[in-house]
Amino acid sequence: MSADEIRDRDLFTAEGYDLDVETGVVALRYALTGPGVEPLRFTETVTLPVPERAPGADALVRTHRVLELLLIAAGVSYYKVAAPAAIVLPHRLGDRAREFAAAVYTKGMGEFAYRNGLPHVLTVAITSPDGVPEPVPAHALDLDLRPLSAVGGGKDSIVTLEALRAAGREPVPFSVNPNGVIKAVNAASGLEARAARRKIDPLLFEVNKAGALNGHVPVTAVNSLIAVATAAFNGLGPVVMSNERSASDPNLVWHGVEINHQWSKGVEAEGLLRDALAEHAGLTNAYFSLLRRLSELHIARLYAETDRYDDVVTSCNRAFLLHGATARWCGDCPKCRFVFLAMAPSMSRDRLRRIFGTDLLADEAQIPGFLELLGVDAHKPWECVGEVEECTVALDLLRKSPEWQDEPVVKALADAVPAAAWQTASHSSVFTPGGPAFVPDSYPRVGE
Ligand SMILES: CC(=O)N[C@H]1[C@@H](OP(=O)(O)OP(=O)(O)OC[C@H]2O[C@@H](n3ccc(=O)[nH]c3=O)[C@H](O)[C@@H]2O)O[C@H](CO)[C@@H](O)[C@@H]1O[C@H](C)C(=O)N[C@@H](C)C(=O)N[C@@H](CCC(=O)O)C(=O)O
Ligand SMILES: Nc1ncnc2c1ncn2[C@@H]1O[C@H](COP(=O)(O)OP(=O)(O)OP(=O)(O)O)[C@@H](O)[C@H]1O
Repeated sequence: MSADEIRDRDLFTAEGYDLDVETGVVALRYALTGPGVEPLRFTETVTLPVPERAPGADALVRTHRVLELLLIAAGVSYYKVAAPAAIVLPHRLGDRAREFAAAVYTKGMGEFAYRNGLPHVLTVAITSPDGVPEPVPAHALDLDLRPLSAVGGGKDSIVTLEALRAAGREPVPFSVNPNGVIKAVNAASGLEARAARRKIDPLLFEVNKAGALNGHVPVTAVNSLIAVATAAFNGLGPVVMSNERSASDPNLVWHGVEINHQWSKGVEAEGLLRDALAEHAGLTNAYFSLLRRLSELHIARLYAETDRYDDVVTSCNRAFLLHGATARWCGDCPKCRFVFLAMAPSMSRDRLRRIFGTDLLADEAQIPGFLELLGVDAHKPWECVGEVEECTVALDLLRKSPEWQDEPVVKALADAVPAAAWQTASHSSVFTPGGPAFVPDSYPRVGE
C-alpha cells in the first residue's frame, strides 16, 4: 500500500474493547475507513496486573468505565496514521468525558498537527452516541489505600517515590512496559513493583514503513489511564504522577492554539482527566501529580538529596524507544543536555559525570544544543525539557560556582545569554513552588 492509499481514509472509529477478567487482557479495537477502500483495523493489547482476589462488582464497573476512557486515549496512535477529520466513539459520554476526548485529539495531537501541517486536526469532529451514560455512584477513593506511583525511570518519579515513602504512604511502583532502566530503578527502591503490558498493533509499524502519517502522541494520557485502570481493578489507592510545573508551558502558538509537546503531562490535562474520571467512573481523587507546583530545577535539587539511584536513573527518551533503545543516557539530545544542566548546580561535578557517564559541559559540540535550551536560538525543543528561565537560572549558578566558572563551555554559554535574561534569572522563583495542583490535603507538600 502506498502512502497516499493509506491516507485515503476519512473516518476513524474506536470500535470497542474486551476485558478478560481472569487474565487482565484488554483488547482495544480501532478502524480507519473510507469509501471504496479496505478498512485498516488495529487492535492494541493492554495486560493489566490481576488482583489476588477477584474484583467485586463495584470495582469491575469502575474498571470498565476507566477502560472506556482508555479506549479513547489509546486511539491516538492509530488515528494519526491517516488523521481524518472525523472520529466516532462507541460509548455514551457526559460533558466532562467529551471534553477530555476532544482535548486529547486536538491539544494532545497539537505537535503532530503542527509538524505535519494538518490544522484540521485542531478542530477534529468527534461524535459519540446520544444520551448520557448510566451514572456510576460517586466513590471518594480511600486515600489511605496504597498509592500507585508511576515510574518512568527518570529523576522525577524517583523524587515522588521517595517522598511518598518518607510520608509513610508505602507506594507501589507502577510502570507500563518496564524496560531495563525502570526495572533497575524499581530494584534500587527495594519496593515490590507492579507492571502492565501494552502491545501496539504490529500493523502500525508496517504502515509506518509504508509512509503513514506519524508523529508525537500524548503518551502520558495513555499510561495514566492504564495506571488508573490497574488501581481500580486491583483495589489500590490513587495514581500519583510526577508531572512538573513547566510541563504546562507551550512550545509555540499555531492557528491560535497553544502547541505543547508535553500537553498530557500539563495541569490542564490533569484536571480534564480527573473530571472525566469523576463523571464517567465515579472516581474522585483517583489521579494527581505530586510534583505539580515544582520546577524541574527544584526537582533536580530534591533528587540530589539521595544518591541511592545514581547508577540507574535515566531520563533520556532514547532509552525508551520500542526498537533500538540506548542502555542509559545517550549524551547527545535535548533531554540529556537539559537534565545535565538542571542537576549540575545541585551536586558535585564528579557525581554528575558518574550519573551520565560523560561531561556534557566539557564538550564544545554541545554548545548549540545548550543555546537552544537557553532560548538563544529557535523555540523550545520538542522534548520534555524545562523553561528557558530554569536553564538560565542553572547557568547563572554555574557561572558563579568555583567548580564550573572556568569551564570554556560554561563561559561561552554565559557570553551568549542576553543581559536581560540574567535580570530575569535574578528575580526568578524557580525554587519557590507555585501554580495550581490537585494534591489531596493528606498527602505531603513536596519541596514546600
Ligand atoms: C521513545 C520516543 O521518544 N519515541 C517517540 C519517537 O518514536 P520512534 O519512532 O523514534 O520510536 P518508538 O518509540 O520505538 O516508536 C515506534 C513507533 O511506534 C508508534 N508509537 C509508539 C508509542 C506510542 O505510544 N504510540 C505510537 O504510535 C509511533 O508511530 C512510533 O514511530 O517518535 C514518535 C513520533 O514522533 C513518538 O510518537 C514517540 O514517542 C513515544 C510515544 C513516547 O513514548 N514518547 C515519550 C518518551 C515522550 O515523548 N514523552 C513525553 C510526554 C509528553 C506527553 O504529553 O505525554 C515527554 O517526555 O515529554
Ligand atoms: N512507562 C511508564 N509507565 C508508567 N508511568 C510512566 C512511564 N513513563 C513515564 N511515566 C510517568 O509519566 C510521567 C511523565 O514521564 P517523564 O518521562 O517525564 O518522567 P520521569 O521519567 O519520572 O522523569 P524525567 O523527567 O526525569 O524523565 C511521570 O509521572 C512518569 O512517572
